[in-house]
Amino acid sequence: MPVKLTEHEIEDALKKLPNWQREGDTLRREFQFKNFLDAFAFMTKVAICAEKIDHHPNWSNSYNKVVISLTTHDVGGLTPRDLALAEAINREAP
Ligand SMILES: C[C@H](O)[C@H](O)[C@H]1CNC2=NC(N)=NC(=O)C2=N1
Repeated sequence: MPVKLTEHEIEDALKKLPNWQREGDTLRREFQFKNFLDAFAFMTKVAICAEKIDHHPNWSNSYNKVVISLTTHDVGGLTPRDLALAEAINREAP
């Protein structure tokens, strides 16, 4: 079971994830694409990453927009797994 990050660890990690915003026990980032197909292609890549690291996003999609929220359900807070997924998502981002 992953261990929750401390406040200090979260603040430190966010310095390396400037596109992500802290919202309580979540990290949030919005993405905008040219059209729905590009948005969905990105979601497919993120889904494959999520399966590989066995950590999954909460997300919504509306046409060309994708909003991703990360948290660790098993412990009710942010853990290193959320940071790993945020980094993996950034690598897939346009
Ligand atoms: C059994 C399985 O590994 C766990 O339930 C994983 C799967 N993916 C997960 N994803 C997220 N975001 N939080 C979790 O706690 C979580 N748990």
